[in-house]
Amino acid sequence: MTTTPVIDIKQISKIYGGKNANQVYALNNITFTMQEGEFIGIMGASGSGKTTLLNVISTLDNPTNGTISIAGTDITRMKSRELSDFRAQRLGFIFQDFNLLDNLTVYENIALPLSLQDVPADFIRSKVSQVMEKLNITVIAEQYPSMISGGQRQRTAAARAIVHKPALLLGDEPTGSLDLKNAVSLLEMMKRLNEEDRISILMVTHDAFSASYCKRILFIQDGQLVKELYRSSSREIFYKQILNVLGDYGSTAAEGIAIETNNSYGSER
Ligand SMILES: Nc1ncnc2c1ncn2[C@@H]1O[C@H](COP(=O)(O)OP(=O)(O)OP(=O)(O)O)[C@@H](O)[C@H]1O
Repeated sequence: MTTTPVIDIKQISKIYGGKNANQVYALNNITFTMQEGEFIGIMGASGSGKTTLLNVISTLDNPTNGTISIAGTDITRMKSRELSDFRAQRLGFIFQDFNLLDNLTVYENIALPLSLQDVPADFIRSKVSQVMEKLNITVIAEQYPSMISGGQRQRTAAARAIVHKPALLLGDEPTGSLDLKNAVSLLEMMKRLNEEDRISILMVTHDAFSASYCKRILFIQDGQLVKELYRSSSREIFYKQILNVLGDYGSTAAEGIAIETNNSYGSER
């Protein structure tokens, strides 16, 4: 029995600049599939196309050529109203800078994706309570984002991203604003969501330590997929393999990672 992939991308390109201007191939003929329950990292140097790839998958931007299906729906054929409904109902996002609404409490922030849909209040209460318990933030339910720590803010953002049970959770440098302790806690939580709840996760990261929590890494260079790496043993070994690939491709990401190696990121847990 074959199951529908969560992401099915065929030959997508994204070209910036008009016919006569200098054209930039931000994405150049990318094809890949992601199966349900995968945890994939996208890595590459600055300017390699990571954000562009995430933007076209998350329906925020259109590819110039090619098709993208998310959970069986071809999003390249959708109109903008359909796309915003699709985004709200089927996708969850965790950003580097949390993107919480300051004038809403933790509870209200998490409830937002369900409040925007036509969902009964009782259902919202029960779903928000469940997810707050899972992410260990029930005690801060009535606090505002300015009153809680960075780690708690990111857990609140993660709760908001999964409360509506999205088909796909997308992360854009989700650990980028966190210290090591909070980064580990978020990554462990994402691992649990992936392994226990089978949430499919795709995250962009420049950080080999964060990437080592994934099951597969796609490396992108000049808009093309140049390498993929599957995790086959411990996280520590996977971390070293990721560093080697980054070194091979002379990525600026590898320069950043060298600092992390000195900080013994790789030996954490
Ligand atoms: N709106 C735009 N107009 C023209 N060129 C763009 C635009 N957005 C991105 N680009 C170009 O497309 C390429 C890929 O950019 P992108 O932001 O996807 O890279 P990235 O890997 O996410 O980089 P970073 O890690 O620095 O965020 C770069 O050459 C960039 O300059």
